Amino acid sequence: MGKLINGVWADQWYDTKSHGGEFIRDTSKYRNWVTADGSPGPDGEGGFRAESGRYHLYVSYACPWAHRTLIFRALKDLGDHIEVSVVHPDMLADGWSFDEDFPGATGDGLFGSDFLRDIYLRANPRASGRVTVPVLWDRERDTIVSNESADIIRMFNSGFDRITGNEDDYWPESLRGRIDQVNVRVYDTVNNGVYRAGFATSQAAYDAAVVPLFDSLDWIEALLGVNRYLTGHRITEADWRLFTSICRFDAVYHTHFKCNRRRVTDYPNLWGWARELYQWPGIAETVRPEHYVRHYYFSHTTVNPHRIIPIGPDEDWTAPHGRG
Ligand SMILES: N[C@@H](CCC(=O)N[C@@H](CS)C(=O)NCC(=O)O)C(=O)O
Repeated sequence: MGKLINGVWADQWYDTKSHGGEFIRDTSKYRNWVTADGSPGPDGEGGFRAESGRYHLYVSYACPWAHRTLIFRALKDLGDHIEVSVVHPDMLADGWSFDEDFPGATGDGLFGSDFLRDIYLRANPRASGRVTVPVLWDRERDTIVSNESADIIRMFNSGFDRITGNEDDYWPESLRGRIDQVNVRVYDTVNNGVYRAGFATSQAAYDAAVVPLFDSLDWIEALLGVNRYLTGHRITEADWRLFTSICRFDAVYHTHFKCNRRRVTDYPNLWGWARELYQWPGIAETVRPEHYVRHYYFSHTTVNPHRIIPIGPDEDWTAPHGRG
Protein backbone atom coordinates (compact mmCIF):
# COMPACT_ATOMS: atom_id res chain seq x y z
CA MET A 1 0.00 0.00 0.00
CA GLY A 2 1.32 3.43 -0.79
CA LYS A 3 0.81 6.65 -2.66
CA LEU A 4 1.85 8.52 -5.78
CA ILE A 5 4.39 11.32 -5.50
CA ASN A 6 4.75 13.33 -8.71
CA GLY A 7 3.73 10.31 -10.75
CA VAL A 8 6.02 7.87 -8.92
CA TRP A 9 4.70 5.12 -6.65
CA ALA A 10 6.02 5.06 -3.06
CA ASP A 11 5.15 2.16 -0.76
CA GLN A 12 4.05 3.89 2.49
CA TRP A 13 1.61 3.08 5.28
CA TYR A 14 -0.50 5.86 6.86
CA ASP A 15 1.50 8.39 8.83
CA THR A 16 0.02 8.38 12.34
CA LYS A 17 3.26 9.33 14.13
CA SER A 18 3.06 13.01 13.36
CA HIS A 19 -0.50 13.21 14.77
CA GLY A 20 -0.11 11.52 18.19
CA GLY A 21 -1.06 8.10 16.85
CA GLU A 22 -4.18 9.35 15.12
CA PHE A 23 -5.27 8.24 11.63
CA ILE A 24 -6.28 11.24 9.49
CA ARG A 25 -8.03 10.55 6.20
CA ASP A 26 -6.82 12.48 3.14
CA THR A 27 -9.34 14.58 1.25
CA SER A 28 -10.39 13.49 -2.23
CA LYS A 29 -8.68 15.22 -5.18
CA TYR A 30 -11.23 14.93 -7.98
CA ARG A 31 -14.50 16.70 -7.25
CA ASN A 32 -16.17 17.24 -10.65
CA TRP A 33 -19.82 16.33 -11.19
CA VAL A 34 -21.86 14.52 -13.77
CA THR A 35 -25.07 16.50 -14.22
CA ALA A 36 -28.08 15.98 -16.45
CA ASP A 37 -27.04 18.76 -18.87
CA GLY A 38 -23.31 18.94 -18.22
CA SER A 39 -23.47 22.14 -16.17
CA PRO A 40 -20.99 22.32 -13.27
CA GLY A 41 -22.01 20.70 -9.98
CA PRO A 42 -21.44 22.19 -6.52
CA ASP A 43 -17.63 21.98 -7.02
CA GLY A 44 -15.44 21.61 -10.05
CA GLU A 45 -15.93 22.26 -13.72
CA GLY A 46 -18.73 21.50 -16.16
CA GLY A 47 -18.73 19.36 -19.26
CA PHE A 48 -19.65 16.02 -17.69
CA ARG A 49 -23.12 15.38 -19.11
CA ALA A 50 -25.07 12.30 -18.05
CA GLU A 51 -24.95 9.81 -20.92
CA SER A 52 -25.49 6.08 -21.06
CA GLY A 53 -22.19 4.15 -21.35
CA ARG A 54 -19.96 7.22 -20.99
CA TYR A 55 -18.88 6.67 -17.36
CA HIS A 56 -17.07 3.74 -15.79
CA LEU A 57 -16.92 3.02 -12.07
CA TYR A 58 -13.87 1.49 -10.38
CA VAL A 59 -14.68 -0.09 -7.03
CA SER A 60 -13.62 -2.57 -4.42
CA TYR A 61 -16.30 -4.78 -2.88
CA ALA A 62 -14.26 -4.51 0.30
CA CYS A 63 -14.46 -0.74 0.64
CA PRO A 64 -17.39 0.86 2.48
CA TRP A 65 -17.02 4.11 0.50
CA ALA A 66 -17.06 2.35 -2.86
CA HIS A 67 -19.94 0.24 -1.58
CA ARG A 68 -22.11 3.36 -1.34
CA THR A 69 -21.68 3.96 -5.07
CA LEU A 70 -22.59 0.35 -5.92
CA ILE A 71 -25.72 0.71 -3.79
CA PHE A 72 -26.81 3.87 -5.59
CA ARG A 73 -26.04 2.30 -8.96
CA ALA A 74 -28.41 -0.52 -7.98
CA LEU A 75 -31.11 1.66 -6.40
CA LYS A 76 -31.20 4.00 -9.38
CA ASP A 77 -31.23 1.34 -12.13
CA LEU A 78 -27.87 2.45 -13.48
CA GLY A 79 -26.55 -1.07 -14.08
CA ASP A 80 -27.06 -0.88 -17.85
CA HIS A 81 -25.61 2.63 -18.10
CA ILE A 82 -22.50 2.62 -15.92
CA GLU A 83 -20.11 -0.33 -16.15
CA VAL A 84 -18.05 -1.42 -13.19
CA SER A 85 -14.54 -2.81 -12.72
CA VAL A 86 -13.79 -4.47 -9.40
CA VAL A 87 -10.28 -4.60 -7.93
CA HIS A 88 -8.78 -7.59 -6.13
CA PRO A 89 -9.47 -7.50 -2.37
CA ASP A 90 -5.78 -7.60 -1.39
CA MET A 91 -4.30 -4.12 -1.16
CA LEU A 92 -0.58 -4.78 -0.79
CA ALA A 93 2.69 -2.99 -1.63
CA ASP A 94 1.40 -1.87 -5.05
CA GLY A 95 -1.95 -0.66 -3.74
CA TRP A 96 -5.17 -1.86 -5.36
CA SER A 97 -4.53 -4.26 -8.22
CA PHE A 98 -6.55 -5.63 -11.11
CA ASP A 99 -5.45 -9.22 -10.48
CA GLU A 100 -8.35 -11.49 -11.32
CA ASP A 101 -7.55 -14.53 -9.18
CA PHE A 102 -10.37 -13.93 -6.73
CA PRO A 103 -14.07 -14.54 -7.48
CA GLY A 104 -15.71 -11.23 -8.35
CA ALA A 105 -12.45 -9.39 -9.17
CA THR A 106 -13.01 -8.34 -12.78
CA GLY A 107 -9.72 -6.79 -13.86
CA ASP A 108 -9.71 -3.39 -15.54
CA GLY A 109 -12.56 -3.59 -18.04
CA LEU A 110 -11.52 -0.40 -19.83
CA PHE A 111 -7.76 -0.40 -20.30
CA GLY A 112 -6.54 -3.78 -19.01
CA SER A 113 -4.26 -2.01 -16.49
CA ASP A 114 -2.39 -3.89 -13.77
CA PHE A 115 -3.00 -1.46 -10.92
CA LEU A 116 -5.52 1.19 -9.94
CA ARG A 117 -2.69 3.71 -9.84
CA ASP A 118 -2.44 3.33 -13.64
CA ILE A 119 -5.90 4.90 -13.86
CA TYR A 120 -4.79 7.86 -11.72
CA LEU A 121 -1.65 8.21 -13.86
CA ARG A 122 -3.70 8.13 -17.03
CA ALA A 123 -5.67 11.12 -15.73
CA ASN A 124 -2.47 12.88 -14.65
CA PRO A 125 1.00 11.44 -15.30
CA ARG A 126 2.38 13.56 -12.44
CA ALA A 127 -0.37 12.69 -9.96
CA SER A 128 0.36 12.86 -6.24
CA GLY A 129 -1.67 11.43 -3.37
CA ARG A 130 -3.39 8.26 -2.31
CA VAL A 131 -4.90 5.97 -4.90
CA THR A 132 -8.38 5.23 -3.61
CA VAL A 133 -11.61 3.62 -4.70
CA PRO A 134 -14.20 4.55 -5.80
CA VAL A 135 -13.20 6.31 -9.04
CA LEU A 136 -15.73 7.53 -11.58
CA TRP A 137 -14.03 7.64 -14.98
CA ASP A 138 -15.16 9.59 -18.04
CA ARG A 139 -14.43 7.67 -21.25
CA GLU A 140 -15.08 10.70 -23.42
CA ARG A 141 -12.69 13.13 -21.73
CA ASP A 142 -10.36 10.31 -20.71
CA THR A 143 -10.11 11.47 -17.13
CA ILE A 144 -11.38 11.04 -13.58
CA VAL A 145 -14.63 12.84 -12.83
CA SER A 146 -14.62 12.16 -9.10
CA ASN A 147 -13.02 9.99 -6.46
CA GLU A 148 -15.35 11.13 -3.68
CA SER A 149 -18.11 8.67 -2.88
CA ALA A 150 -20.31 11.24 -1.12
CA ASP A 151 -20.46 13.24 -4.37
CA ILE A 152 -20.80 10.22 -6.66
CA ILE A 153 -23.93 8.98 -4.85
CA ARG A 154 -25.55 12.41 -5.24
CA MET A 155 -24.76 12.39 -8.96
CA PHE A 156 -26.32 8.95 -9.21
CA ASN A 157 -29.30 10.04 -7.11
CA SER A 158 -30.53 12.57 -9.66
CA GLY A 159 -28.12 13.11 -12.57
CA PHE A 160 -29.27 10.20 -14.74
CA ASP A 161 -33.03 10.31 -14.05
CA ARG A 162 -33.88 11.31 -17.62
CA ILE A 163 -31.98 8.31 -18.94
CA THR A 164 -33.29 5.71 -16.51
CA GLY A 165 -36.75 7.13 -15.77
CA ASN A 166 -36.07 6.25 -12.12
CA GLU A 167 -36.94 9.32 -10.05
CA ASP A 168 -36.57 7.79 -6.58
CA ASP A 169 -35.01 10.47 -4.43
CA TYR A 170 -32.74 9.64 -1.50
CA TRP A 171 -31.82 13.27 -0.83
CA PRO A 172 -35.23 14.95 -0.88
CA GLU A 173 -35.27 18.73 -0.58
CA SER A 174 -37.44 18.76 2.56
CA LEU A 175 -35.07 16.48 4.50
CA ARG A 176 -31.72 17.80 3.32
CA GLY A 177 -30.90 19.72 6.50
CA ARG A 178 -31.59 16.70 8.71
CA ILE A 179 -29.84 14.24 6.38
CA ASP A 180 -26.72 16.39 6.28
CA GLN A 181 -26.72 16.68 10.09
CA VAL A 182 -26.99 12.91 10.55
CA ASN A 183 -24.32 12.36 7.88
CA VAL A 184 -21.81 14.53 9.71
CA ARG A 185 -22.13 12.60 12.97
CA VAL A 186 -22.25 9.21 11.24
CA TYR A 187 -19.22 10.06 9.09
CA ASP A 188 -17.06 11.32 11.94
CA THR A 189 -17.90 8.71 14.54
CA VAL A 190 -19.00 5.61 12.62
CA ASN A 191 -17.90 5.50 8.94
CA ASN A 192 -14.54 7.04 9.68
CA GLY A 193 -14.72 6.36 13.42
CA VAL A 194 -14.06 2.65 12.99
CA TYR A 195 -10.92 3.45 10.97
CA ARG A 196 -9.78 5.98 13.56
CA ALA A 197 -10.15 3.30 16.23
CA GLY A 198 -8.59 0.53 14.13
CA PHE A 199 -5.63 2.43 12.71
CA ALA A 200 -4.83 4.28 15.95
CA THR A 201 -1.27 3.69 17.13
CA SER A 202 -1.73 5.18 20.60
CA GLN A 203 -4.18 4.32 23.36
CA ALA A 204 -5.34 7.95 23.54
CA ALA A 205 -6.14 8.06 19.80
CA TYR A 206 -8.02 4.76 20.05
CA ASP A 207 -10.02 5.91 23.10
CA ALA A 208 -10.87 9.18 21.38
CA ALA A 209 -12.44 7.24 18.51
CA VAL A 210 -14.03 4.21 20.14
CA VAL A 211 -16.03 6.03 22.83
CA PRO A 212 -17.83 8.39 20.39
CA LEU A 213 -18.39 5.42 18.05
CA PHE A 214 -20.42 3.53 20.64
CA ASP A 215 -22.13 6.74 21.83
CA SER A 216 -23.32 7.14 18.24
CA LEU A 217 -24.49 3.54 17.97
CA ASP A 218 -26.53 4.08 21.18
CA TRP A 219 -27.96 7.28 19.69
CA ILE A 220 -28.83 5.47 16.44
CA GLU A 221 -30.45 2.61 18.37
CA ALA A 222 -32.70 5.13 20.13
CA LEU A 223 -33.52 6.95 16.85
CA LEU A 224 -34.49 3.68 15.18
CA GLY A 225 -36.76 2.91 18.12
CA VAL A 226 -38.83 5.99 17.25
CA ASN A 227 -38.44 6.16 13.46
CA ARG A 228 -38.26 3.42 10.90
CA TYR A 229 -35.29 5.15 9.24
CA LEU A 230 -32.64 7.57 10.43
CA THR A 231 -34.45 10.74 9.38
CA GLY A 232 -38.08 9.60 9.68
CA HIS A 233 -40.50 7.35 7.81
CA ARG A 234 -38.65 7.54 4.51
CA ILE A 235 -35.37 5.86 3.62
CA THR A 236 -32.67 8.33 2.56
CA GLU A 237 -29.03 8.68 1.71
CA ALA A 238 -28.29 8.88 5.45
CA ASP A 239 -29.44 5.27 5.91
CA TRP A 240 -27.40 3.96 3.00
CA ARG A 241 -24.28 5.79 4.14
CA LEU A 242 -24.57 4.17 7.56
CA PHE A 243 -25.41 0.74 6.16
CA THR A 244 -22.03 0.12 4.51
CA SER A 245 -20.29 0.41 7.89
CA ILE A 246 -22.93 -1.62 9.70
CA CYS A 247 -22.83 -4.59 7.35
CA ARG A 248 -19.03 -4.85 7.91
CA PHE A 249 -19.21 -4.24 11.64
CA ASP A 250 -19.50 -7.64 13.31
CA ALA A 251 -17.37 -9.54 10.80
CA VAL A 252 -14.56 -6.98 10.59
CA TYR A 253 -14.63 -3.86 12.73
CA HIS A 254 -15.62 -5.61 15.96
CA THR A 255 -12.51 -7.82 15.83
CA HIS A 256 -9.99 -6.30 13.44
CA PHE A 257 -10.50 -2.66 14.47
CA LYS A 258 -11.11 -3.47 18.19
CA CYS A 259 -14.60 -1.97 18.16
CA ASN A 260 -15.80 -4.61 20.55
CA ARG A 261 -18.03 -3.05 23.16
CA ARG A 262 -21.05 -4.46 21.33
CA ARG A 263 -21.99 -6.11 18.04
CA VAL A 264 -24.72 -4.90 15.69
CA THR A 265 -26.76 -7.93 16.73
CA ASP A 266 -26.76 -6.61 20.31
CA TYR A 267 -28.89 -3.62 19.22
CA PRO A 268 -32.41 -4.85 18.42
CA ASN A 269 -33.52 -1.80 16.40
CA LEU A 270 -30.26 -1.40 14.52
CA TRP A 271 -30.09 -5.10 13.72
CA GLY A 272 -33.68 -5.12 12.35
CA TRP A 273 -32.96 -1.97 10.30
CA ALA A 274 -29.73 -3.52 8.98
CA ARG A 275 -31.58 -6.63 7.83
CA GLU A 276 -34.27 -4.54 6.17
CA LEU A 277 -31.66 -2.63 4.17
CA TYR A 278 -29.78 -5.81 3.32
CA GLN A 279 -33.01 -7.33 2.01
CA TRP A 280 -33.89 -4.24 -0.07
CA PRO A 281 -34.15 -5.18 -3.78
CA GLY A 282 -30.74 -5.18 -5.44
CA ILE A 283 -28.71 -4.63 -2.28
CA ALA A 284 -27.65 -8.13 -1.14
CA GLU A 285 -25.71 -8.54 -4.42
CA THR A 286 -23.59 -5.53 -3.48
CA VAL A 287 -22.67 -6.96 -0.07
CA ARG A 288 -19.65 -9.23 -0.56
CA PRO A 289 -18.29 -10.46 2.78
CA GLU A 290 -15.70 -12.68 1.11
CA HIS A 291 -14.11 -9.48 -0.30
CA TYR A 292 -14.24 -7.38 2.83
CA VAL A 293 -13.23 -10.12 5.25
CA ARG A 294 -10.25 -11.01 3.08
CA HIS A 295 -9.29 -7.40 2.40
CA TYR A 296 -9.07 -6.13 5.95
CA TYR A 297 -7.54 -9.14 7.66
CA PHE A 298 -5.08 -9.88 4.86
CA SER A 299 -4.04 -6.40 3.70
CA HIS A 300 -3.53 -4.59 7.00
CA THR A 301 -0.45 -6.36 8.32
CA THR A 302 0.25 -3.49 10.71
CA VAL A 303 -3.02 -4.46 12.44
CA ASN A 304 -3.03 -8.24 11.81
CA PRO A 305 0.59 -9.29 11.15
CA HIS A 306 -0.06 -13.02 10.76
CA ARG A 307 -2.94 -12.52 8.36
CA ILE A 308 -5.10 -15.01 10.22
CA ILE A 309 -8.68 -14.66 9.11
CA PRO A 310 -11.03 -15.22 12.05
CA ILE A 311 -13.95 -17.59 11.78
CA GLY A 312 -16.55 -14.80 11.90
CA PRO A 313 -19.94 -14.56 13.55
CA ASP A 314 -22.86 -16.77 12.62
CA GLU A 315 -25.59 -14.25 11.67
CA ASP A 316 -28.67 -14.61 9.51
CA TRP A 317 -29.08 -11.43 7.46
CA THR A 318 -32.01 -12.98 5.61
CA ALA A 319 -34.17 -13.51 8.72
CA PRO A 320 -37.40 -11.45 8.72
CA HIS A 321 -36.52 -7.91 9.83
CA GLY A 322 -39.76 -7.12 11.64
CA ARG A 323 -39.65 -3.41 10.75
CA GLY A 324 -42.63 -1.40 9.58
N1 LIG B 1 -13.16 10.00 0.56
C1 LIG B 1 -13.06 8.84 -0.17
C2 LIG B 1 -12.37 7.76 0.65
C3 LIG B 1 -12.13 6.50 -0.14
C4 LIG B 1 -11.13 5.57 0.54
O1 LIG B 1 -10.47 5.93 1.53
N2 LIG B 1 -11.02 4.34 0.01
C5 LIG B 1 -10.08 3.38 0.57
C6 LIG B 1 -10.64 1.97 0.56
S1 LIG B 1 -11.84 1.68 1.78
C7 LIG B 1 -8.85 3.31 -0.30
O2 LIG B 1 -8.95 3.15 -1.50
N3 LIG B 1 -7.68 3.41 0.33
C8 LIG B 1 -6.40 3.29 -0.31
C9 LIG B 1 -5.38 4.16 0.36
O3 LIG B 1 -5.71 4.90 1.29
O4 LIG B 1 -4.22 4.10 -0.07
C10 LIG B 1 -14.47 8.44 -0.57
O5 LIG B 1 -15.37 8.42 0.30
O6 LIG B 1 -14.69 8.22 -1.74
